[in-house]
Amino acid sequence: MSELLITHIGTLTGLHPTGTTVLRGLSMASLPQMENAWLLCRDGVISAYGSMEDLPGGHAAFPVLSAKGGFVFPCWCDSHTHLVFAASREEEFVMKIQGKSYEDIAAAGGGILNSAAKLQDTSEEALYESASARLQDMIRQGTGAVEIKSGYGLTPDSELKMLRVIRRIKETFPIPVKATLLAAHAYPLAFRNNHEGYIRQIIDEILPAVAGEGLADYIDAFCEQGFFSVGETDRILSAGAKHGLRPKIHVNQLSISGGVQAGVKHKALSVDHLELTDLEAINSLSNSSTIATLLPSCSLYLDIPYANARGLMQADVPVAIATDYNPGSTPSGNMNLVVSLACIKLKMLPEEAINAATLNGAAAMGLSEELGSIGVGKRANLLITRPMPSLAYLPYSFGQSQVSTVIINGKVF
Ligand SMILES: N=CN[C@@H](CCC(=O)O)C(=O)O
Ligand SMILES: [Zn+2]
Repeated sequence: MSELLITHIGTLTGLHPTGTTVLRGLSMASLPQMENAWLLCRDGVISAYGSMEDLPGGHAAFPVLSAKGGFVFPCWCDSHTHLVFAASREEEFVMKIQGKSYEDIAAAGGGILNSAAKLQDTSEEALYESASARLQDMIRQGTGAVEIKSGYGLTPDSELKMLRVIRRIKETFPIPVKATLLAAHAYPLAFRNNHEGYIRQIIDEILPAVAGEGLADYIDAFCEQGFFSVGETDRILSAGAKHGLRPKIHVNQLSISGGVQAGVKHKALSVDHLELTDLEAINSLSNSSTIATLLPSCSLYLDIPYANARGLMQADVPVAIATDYNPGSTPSGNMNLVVSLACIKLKMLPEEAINAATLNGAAAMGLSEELGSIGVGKRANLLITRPMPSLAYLPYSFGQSQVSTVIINGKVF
């Protein structure tokens, strides 16, 4: 039996009532806390917690870690990343500084196709090594569950290669990992003038092979002008459903398309980006169980609009936030920065941003029964901060990490 008793917790945060698996709209402002607390981890889960004034007798028998007055949060749940990639793209960073837009760079053969060309020639081993290093960094920054997409393969072999790397990450890392098939990320050069051919390849070859090996949990498409139309996205999501894959899709990043409504029609677990948040999209989400996943560090890096988080929350939509870690639009996997940006740029309250990054992030990966809040029986993936004067200090101190210790499955990571 493995045990760890965390004592002297200044504030234990995220004590949502048992059975709370997602927070909608304005209820996201509620983040129940307990001052001056202890918490016991046993065999990887939270087995008890309480006030330091009532620390049970016999506690000296457990290995003890003092939180030294810091806050304890459930780990960040990062529900949207592309962290398997072959090479960085800082040359595009410089092009952006010189005035080129994301679309200009993509049209010039950069962007996703650039990453796909590099990934073709990179071995599974090398991809695993570089993605592992990124994920190690993310966990040290407080991330305790992650979703990872394919989408830099764009051929049957390379999409499968990426998903096998993600499977190996699932098998070797101690945190929950979800895999998403994003073959519909861009039209590969070979199909530049034959979109129908690539859609058929996704539906007839890639999807059955991926499903046959059980390599994906979800299906995604980049529903965007110049990428996949709403009609094409609709076909891909229908085909995914035949293989039991629920959608999590990229929509309304660069243009308004009606893709959110298509996602809702297909009962998407989440629709992600929404930098352009139109009223029709908000209305369709407010009557659905689909989560709106917002990616403010993508807006920061590309210098594009920020999603209308307040409008979504006022319409009772559940909002999650995630990094979108990828080499082109968001070369950062730091959820602490995302939480700060959610406050600074999405105008979310600290409580709303933290719920969006924990319980609702877990929900956007189908993991909120085991992660995203503090409760007996939940997985003991926790982060401990330095002593902070208040909860708001965490997002306020942007660009600096307050995370002092990360606990994964009840053990110090
Ligand atoms: N928008 C589409 N996909 C990624 C960017 C991919 C890339 O530029 O490599 C995103 O979520 O931002
Ligand atoms: Zn993305």
